[in-house]
Amino acid sequence: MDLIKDRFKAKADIASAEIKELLKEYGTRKIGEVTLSQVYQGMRGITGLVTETSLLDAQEGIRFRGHTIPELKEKLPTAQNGSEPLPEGLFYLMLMGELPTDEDVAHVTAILQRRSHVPNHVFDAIDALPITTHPMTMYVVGVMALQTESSFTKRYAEGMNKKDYWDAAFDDTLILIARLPRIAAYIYRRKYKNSEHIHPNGMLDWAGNLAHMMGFDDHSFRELMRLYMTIHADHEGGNVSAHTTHLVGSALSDPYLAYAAGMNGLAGPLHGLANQEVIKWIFEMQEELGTDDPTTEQIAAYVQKTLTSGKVVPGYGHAVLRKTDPRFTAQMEFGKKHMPDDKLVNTVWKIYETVPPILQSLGKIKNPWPNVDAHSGALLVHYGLVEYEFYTVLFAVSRALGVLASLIWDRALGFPLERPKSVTTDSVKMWIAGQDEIWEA
Ligand SMILES: CC(=O)SCCNC(=O)CCNC(=O)[C@H](O)C(C)(C)COP(=O)(O)OP(=O)(O)OC[C@H]1O[C@@H](n2cnc3c(N)ncnc32)[C@H](O)[C@@H]1OP(=O)(O)O
Ligand SMILES: O=C([O-])CC(=O)C(=O)O
Repeated sequence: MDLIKDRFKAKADIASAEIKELLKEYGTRKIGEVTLSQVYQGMRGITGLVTETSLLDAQEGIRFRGHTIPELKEKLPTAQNGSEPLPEGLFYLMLMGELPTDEDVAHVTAILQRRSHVPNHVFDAIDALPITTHPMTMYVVGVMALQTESSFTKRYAEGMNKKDYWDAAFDDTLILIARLPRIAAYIYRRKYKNSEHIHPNGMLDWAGNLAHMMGFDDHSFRELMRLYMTIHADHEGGNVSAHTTHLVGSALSDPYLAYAAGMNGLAGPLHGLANQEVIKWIFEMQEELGTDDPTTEQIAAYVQKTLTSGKVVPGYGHAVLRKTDPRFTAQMEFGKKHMPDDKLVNTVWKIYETVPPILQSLGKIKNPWPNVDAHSGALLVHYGLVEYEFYTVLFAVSRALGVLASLIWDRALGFPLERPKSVTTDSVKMWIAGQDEIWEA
């Protein structure tokens, strides 16, 4: 671990000095204007955060340290007999800013293996919840129970120097990421498999082990988990889960507290929970139509019905993206390779043909194209993972890689408490009337 930590520290020192210079020279340069509408409409289009791990292009989709998803599929190391990228490699890339070698990835896998033991009180906390509890609630409770292990919190209480915040955040992050697959798999087996738990396999990679502990030892399911954990990991800094983790971390809440907060945001249906909503919506459509192979005409009618009842079409639209999500495309490619004749997967593709023109015709939706959540559930169902309430937990395990790599950078770069200004509508009225001093307070 010291090897990767030392390398990180050297990079962070350089980045820190660069930012200081940058701000000295250009700190007063304006980067945009904010309209009143933006303030009322979820701050869309306002640049207000620095997140080093990835950057979203509205047309091209996500780039992790400059690399697109198709590039990652070519450049990141894979498992020995596999072809999908290993998420440990993406974590290394996001953290260090450079592509890992096979050796670097093996090193990260070994670090995570060594730290993967979950203390019993975490399982006890999960077991104390009724079995009907949503898996995301169980997951966040598990993460919160694990917070007892935070070295950031312990060291802060002992008077840790500011200069060491990054070091404690680094230690917490590696332990947390190492243990999340076990917590997720425990929840899955508790809720859906009669608490028949499966021990980790010390020979497997991080995502392969998650698949194994959940009870899926099929080679191509492990490959799916590697791809899934890679593509869901990060989506720059403004999305609800990343922003929340960053915000809560800015109060020097430790990585456990900050990540748990972020995952409560991921559990919302307009964000990560959309993956469960998509498959639920398709199952309900199949039931109503009495077929598991609906025509595009039948799908179009069902979409209209969804819109007429004042609901969103889950898996479609995006706050920033304006084209088909490359994470959707990566999953479509996986489907074409591994299950081209699967009826549900084919239905997802038919929905892709049908929905965008309908949403476009409404005239108000800025992006009629599918996002990542439109596809993921159908691939999981193919392998027998039909319990869709669990899907967002998988998303959460993956998202830890991005939001926690970012949190280490936040502490290494000494980012301050986040605290934007808010206003009341009365104060807006006063500002319109020309009495705007109140905003300069
Ligand atoms: C991992 C992720 O988080 S990806 C996103 C996952 N979420 C979903 O798939 C849920 C469905 N999609 C949506 O609700 C939205 O597209 C969001 C939340 C993702 C983005 O929201 P916004 O940035 O506000 O989108 P946009 O500016 O295009 O919205 C304009 C209008 O179109 C509506 N709209 C947007 N997407 C959809 C949709 N899929 N179905 C129906 N209506 C939609 C909005 O609700 C809004 O309606 P309103 O003016 O009556 O309030
Ligand atoms: O970027 C967003 O707002 C939502 C999203 O797709 C993600 O977080 O993966």
